[in-house]
Parts: sequence; structure tokens; C-alpha cells
Amino acid sequence: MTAAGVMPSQGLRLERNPAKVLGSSFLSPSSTRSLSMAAGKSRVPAVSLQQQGSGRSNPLIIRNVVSTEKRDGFASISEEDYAENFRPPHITDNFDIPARPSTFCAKTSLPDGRTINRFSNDLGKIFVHEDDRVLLKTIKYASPASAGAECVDRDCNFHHQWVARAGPRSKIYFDPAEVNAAIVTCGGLCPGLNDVIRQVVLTLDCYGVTNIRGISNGYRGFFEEDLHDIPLNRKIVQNIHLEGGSVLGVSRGGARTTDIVDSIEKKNINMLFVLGGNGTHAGALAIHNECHERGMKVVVVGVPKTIDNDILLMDRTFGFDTAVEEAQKAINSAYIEATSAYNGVGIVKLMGRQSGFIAMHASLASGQVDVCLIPEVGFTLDGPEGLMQHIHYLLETKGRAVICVAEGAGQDLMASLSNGATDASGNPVLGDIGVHLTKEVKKHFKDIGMPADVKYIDPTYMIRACRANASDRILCAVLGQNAVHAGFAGFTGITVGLANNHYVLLPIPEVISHARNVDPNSRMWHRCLTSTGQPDFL
Ligand SMILES: Nc1ncnc2c1ncn2[C@@H]1O[C@H](COP(=O)(O)OP(=O)(O)OP(=O)(O)O)[C@@H](O)[C@H]1O
Ligand SMILES: O=P(O)(O)OC[C@H]1O[C@](O)(CO)[C@@H](O)[C@@H]1O
Ligand SMILES: [Mg+2]
Repeated sequence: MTAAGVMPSQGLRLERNPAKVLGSSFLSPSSTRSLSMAAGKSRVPAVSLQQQGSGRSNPLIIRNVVSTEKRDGFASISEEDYAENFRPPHITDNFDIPARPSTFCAKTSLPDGRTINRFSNDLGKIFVHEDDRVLLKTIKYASPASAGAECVDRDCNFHHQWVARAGPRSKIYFDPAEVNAAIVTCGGLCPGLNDVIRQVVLTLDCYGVTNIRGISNGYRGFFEEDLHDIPLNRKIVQNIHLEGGSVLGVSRGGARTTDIVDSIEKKNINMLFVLGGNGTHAGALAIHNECHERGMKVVVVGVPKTIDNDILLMDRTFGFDTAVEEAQKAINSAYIEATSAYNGVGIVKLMGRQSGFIAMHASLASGQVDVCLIPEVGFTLDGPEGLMQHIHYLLETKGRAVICVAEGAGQDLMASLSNGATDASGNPVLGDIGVHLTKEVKKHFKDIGMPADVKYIDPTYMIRACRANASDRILCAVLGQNAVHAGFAGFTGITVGLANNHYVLLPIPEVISHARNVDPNSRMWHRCLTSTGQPDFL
């Protein structure tokens, strides 16, 4: 991201049905359907997998908006463009399915197998109107030079970006008796996975769905012969949120879209909930597209899971808050060690392959960190501006130095170590910056004959395996419930999220074009620097 020109929607421009959007609002599923049919076109995004990949790319280039005119690095995009881009794909875009009254909360099952009426839909306003919208951006920047400015034109004009509001609709597109739901958790672990699984199951139960399965160990569970589905119901999931991890298991790699969709077809799954990060969502989009190409009436709904908080457009993803909180223990231990030692240096490594949000927030929260290093901001070790000089200064002035480093930081300093290797999902295998820094700091002070007592803490997997904290559990509850509401409302190829403090539905391509990064021009990074008092190390 540059301070000068950040696209409002940092995703791909989809080749969509040219249905005219009125003003800045969206079309309701029913009106969209008639327009789609009239136009004789499918709204399934014609986007290749390569385009869907989570590798970084310049949003100004990939958003190939026909009406876009680029001037001084800015693209002029109309509010209609936003509306069209953020219109969540709907099952009725491709199939003529009648809407039916919602069954949400009509009844629920008890642990003993009995069914009771929950509460009547007449009791109050429980439904979100299908035309409800959430405003994505709320700041009107006066100038592209404003801190963290996201401007779409040279004059920094404000464009309304309305996105669909998440929540239960009064009309649904599935008969609960015919729903065959599946949940899959992919990628790495993240605090809160079990909470989301639990909420998806509880909410399906509230709609009256009894046929629910968990797919074992991520996408692999669809086709690895030794992996078996796990039946799920209200009773089974009742206490799963009390532990970290995923009761379904996770995995990386092995995503063969055609095999997965063969399996979906064979198992008759028609509502798929996919919990995962950028890679998982790219897979979900591929599954969604393949299902539609095969004429399968399947909705695919994502729930963004990334402890790193690196998914576009979202205020935060579940697990992040827990990670920041858990990291405090490690930072505090490093601080205690460093302050108690003679010339103590405490180094803590935190997760964040491409994005330094955990390290930045944990450093800011702790107030004990002297230097925060993130992937988005380069640094050097040696020379007058280098990190070693600053540690030297800290030892002389404070008698200690506490460093919080994100795992993706300083990879250029260890180019020879990582060797271009990738994991099963194609993610780069990183060099261990924590170990590298520890060695370099020890070596530097030994070389100059100054005592330095260096202690290194790597709490990464301890943090990731935690049970979610209360605030993340609430986020998980709302996201899990909204995923089911979205599925019943017929939305597909979408994901749920918290944007601008409201719960929304977003088309998957809009959130996965690249990882969300810390903007070095943002107020938050500047707040972190104000707190640590660190200089630039370049
Ligand atoms: N471009 C892609 N298209 C289809 N499937 C993909 C793609 N990228 C990754 N996947 C699959 O999605 C699953 C999860 O991907 P990955 O391991 O990158 O985790 P992730 O969802 O990004 O989560 P995390 O935040 O933990 O990295 C894997 O099974 C992987 O094969
Ligand atoms: O070791 P694993 O399981 O591949 O996971 C490590 C990765 O997972 C992440 O937390 C993303 O989920 C990265 O920050 C980290 O590099
Ligand atoms: Mg990933």
C-alpha cells in the first residue's frame, strides 16, 4: 500500500453479469436473479486460480475496471463499480430456486433428542432486510498526504462503499430437511476454530438441519481414503470450545479441486462451510466455481481464519486478539529476564509470515518493548543506523533491550538460509529470524568485548494452540452464526467478516487478492514507534 493511492476495494474486478445497479445500493437476490436471467449470463466469477492466488499483487493493476481512467497513479472508480464488485453471488444467479419463509429458531433439538420450539419469529425484529448495507470506509481524507490515506482520486474524494450486511434473512433458499451440511477447517491452527465449528452446528440446528458432518483434516479429508467424516450435532459440539485446536483437524496442501468436488457430489453435500485463511479461501472459490460449472446446487461459505489478521477489508479476524493477549506473557518474561540480567537482551519471536500485526499490537499493548521488527519495514543489523548500534545504546542508557520480532521480518538478511523452499500449500518456508537475531546479537557484543546476556523466547505454537479469549469467542459466535445465515439465504462464494465494526458478507475475490499488511504510513505503526522510541534501522 502506498500513502498516495490505495484502492478502496483491493480485490479483483470480476467479469460479472452486467445487471445495472441503481445508485450505490445492491440488488436483492430476487431482483438480481431476474436481471441475470434477462441478461442470459452467469454471475459465476470468471477468474482463474492463478488470479485468485494469495500472492501479493498491485491492486491498481489487477482491478481491470473498464471505466477506470488512471491519472497520476489514481484510478477513478464509480460507486456503481463498488456496488457491483461487492455484490455477493447468490444461488439464484444460476438456479431457479423459490424463496421460502425462514425456519430460523423455529425449533431446536435437546440433548435427549427431543425437539422444542425455540421462539417465535413474531416476537421481534430478528431478520436483517436483504437490502441492508454497511458502509465500508468512513473517513473522508482531506489529502492523499493524510496519515494512512486511502484515496481513489487526486482530490481524495469520498466514495461510498456499501457492502451486504450479514445476518438472518426472512426468506431462505433451502429446506432444512434437505440440507446436507459440511464443515472443514484448513491451514494452520488458530484460537477459536472450535468455537466457530460449534456455532455453525448450533445455528444449523436452530434452522432444523440434522444432517451435519465435519470433514477431517482440511481439504485432504475430502479424498484421502484413511480420513473419515465426523458426524456433528448440538450434543457433540456442546463443549468443544473449551479447548484450543480444531476437533476436525487441519492440514496444508493437497487441494485438488476436482477431487474435492467429486467428493462433495458423492456425499450429496449442498452447504459447505470453509474455515481458513487466504489459501483456504482461494480453494473455496475454486470449489464454488467448479460446483457451478457442474450445475450443482451447492453454497460455499467461508469463515476467515487467520491468527495473523492478514485478510483484506476486515477489522480483525478471530484468534488475533487472543494471540496479542497471549504474547504479553512472553514479552513480559523477556522483559523480566532482560531487566534482571547485567546488560540483558530479551528477544521474542511472534507469528506473522507476511504481516506484522501481532508483533505491532503486542508491542504496543505491552509497553515493555524497545524494538518492534515487522516484515513490512526493512532493517539492517550493522553500521551507524543498524539495529546493533541501537541495542548498544539501549544497554548503555537503560541497561536492557527488549526486541519483539515478527517471524517474516528480516528475511532478506537470511536469504541463504530459506533456499526458496515452500510448504505443502506453497507458502514460503522462512528462515528463523529469532534464532538468527539471537546469534548475531551474541556475536556482535562478543566481538566488541561488551558483555550482553541474550535470552530468546519463541512462544509461537503455544500461542496458536490456545483456547480463544472472551472477545474472540464472541467474534467466533457471530461469524459462525452469520455463515449459516448466509448459506440459508442462498449466498455462495462469499465469506463473512467484521468490517468497520459491523458484520458483513464479502465476495471471496475481494478479500484474497493479497495478504493485508501493516501500512508503515499508518497511524497504528506510528503509535507503535512512538511507544518503543525506536529509530529507523536503515
Ligand atoms: N490458490 C489456491 N487454490 C486452491 N487451493 C489452495 C490455494 N492455496 C492454498 N490452497 C489450499 O488451501 C488449504 C490451506 O492453505 P494454506 O495452507 O495456505 O492455509 P491458509 O488457508 O492460507 O491459512 P493460514 O493462515 O494458516 O496460512 C490447503 O489445503 C491448500 O492446498
Ligand atoms: O508451522 P505451520 O503449521 O505451517 O504454521 C505456521 C504459520 O501459520 C501462520 O500462523 C498462519 O496461520 C503463520 O504466521 C505461520 O508462519
Ligand atoms: Mg496461507
